[in-house]
Amino acid sequence: MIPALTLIDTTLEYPDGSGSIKALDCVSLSLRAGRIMSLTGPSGSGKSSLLAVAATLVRPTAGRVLFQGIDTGALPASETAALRREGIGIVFQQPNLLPSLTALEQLQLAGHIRGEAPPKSAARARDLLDRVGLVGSTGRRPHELSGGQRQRVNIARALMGRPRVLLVDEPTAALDHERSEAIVRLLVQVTREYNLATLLVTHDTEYVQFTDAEASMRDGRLAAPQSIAR
Ligand SMILES: Nc1ncnc2c1ncn2[C@@H]1O[C@H](COP(=O)(O)OP(=O)(O)OP(=O)(O)O)[C@@H](O)[C@H]1O
Repeated sequence: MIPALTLIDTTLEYPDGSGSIKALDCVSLSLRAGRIMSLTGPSGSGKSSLLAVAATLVRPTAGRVLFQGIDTGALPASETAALRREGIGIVFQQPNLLPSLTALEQLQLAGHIRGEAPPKSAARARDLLDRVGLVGSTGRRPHELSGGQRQRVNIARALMGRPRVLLVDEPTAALDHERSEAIVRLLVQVTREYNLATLLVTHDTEYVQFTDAEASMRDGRLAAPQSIAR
């Protein structure tokens, strides 16, 4: 089976004074459908850079990013953007929800942007909010939700576009232990349910045990991912 997302020898350099800094140094990685991989590493090790390259938001200086076997670097920017919109869901650390919209409307807006007809997107939005455990909170605005609930809306919104790949950046950074564990368990659940290929960047190494494999970064280099026996 072709991996949903593959990075092959990707290097990302940023200018740094008269020289350059390698945020990613020859990183290779495969994400498979139905599996969640955690990515840990100290601050500045390159985790966000890896997410940005995997999301096709940033083109690597060298190396390739394949989405379902398609070399995204060989596509025009407009096609890469379409592929990203349709195939890749991104959950940022800060939910960035619109303050005046209810949980349901946040998702409907995401559906609208993708050109989905309102009745269809409302039904899907309700279903997703149900799946992430927010069935009684669809009419609440962000300030009426807890931090954990806002993060659930954030995850459900990323699923509106039916992505194959889900990239998640530090979703538990602002949450207590109980809510953090619940969010990681939810990510495992949606990975299985929607057959997603999920990459979870986290500082919280204690939640790595819930994922299928663990990769770690240091100085832009990725140690070979290890499967987690459970
Ligand atoms: N836009 C940029 N311009 C220049 N250097 C950058 C840029 N973004 C990241 N870097 C550098 O690239 C390296 C990797 O940074 P990156 O943000 O990917 O690490 P990180 O592991 O995500 O860190 P954190 O956990 O603190 O978010 C660091 O040395 C950082 O200073």
